[in-house]
Amino acid sequence: MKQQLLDTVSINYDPRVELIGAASYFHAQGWMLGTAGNLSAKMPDGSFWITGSGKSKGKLSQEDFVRVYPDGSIQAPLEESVKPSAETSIHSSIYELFADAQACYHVHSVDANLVSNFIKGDEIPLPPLEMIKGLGIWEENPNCVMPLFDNHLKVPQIASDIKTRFLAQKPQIPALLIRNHGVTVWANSLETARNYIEITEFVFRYMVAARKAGI
Ligand SMILES: CSCCC(=O)C(=O)COP(=O)(O)O
Ligand SMILES: [Zn+2]
Repeated sequence: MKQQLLDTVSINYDPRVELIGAASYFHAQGWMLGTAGNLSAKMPDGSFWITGSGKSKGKLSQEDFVRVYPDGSIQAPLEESVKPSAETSIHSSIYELFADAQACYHVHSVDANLVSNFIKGDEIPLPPLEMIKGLGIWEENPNCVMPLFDNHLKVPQIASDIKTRFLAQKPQIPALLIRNHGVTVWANSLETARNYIEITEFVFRYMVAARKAGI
């Protein structure tokens, strides 16, 4: 009986309403303006729902999502013309790399773009703020870095760079930054992914303000 109930819940699970809420909130913060960014959430069968490409992220509806299956096949609920996000390969790579990931969120902010130019290398040292605990690093004065990747017109190249680097060494934190583009986070729940976006954006805002203040 209990198992039946669990099966029913899992069959009826649909993360799209929560994804719409998150996108609308990120849009209001100025992190998903226009068509920028993409959000996805994994389903019990290993497929994931992801925002359709080119959709206005401040006014999504359930028909603006596409379901992507592990074999690469896709299903758009109503409109055949809805295509999965152009950055789907990044989400697929994240789900392949991190078995526990249930959600992957990507947004564009002014601060993230500024911070991505603070350093020429492939990782950004993060300031030892209390907020870093929110990314799972429970250390005093944490010596934490965020992986930084070059942006490419061909998104599968970014996805391949992420896979190559993270297969060699897993990142300290569940977040990465693409230069002149934006941050991507992943988490074991949609709520946690939303928190990670808020925390990383707080850290970027702090870093921009600190540089301006000469700290
Ligand atoms: C103005 S957004 C440019 C493409 C991008 O970086 C993005 O995050 C949105 O692409 P999508 O295909 O997911 O709409
Ligand atoms: Zn993007």
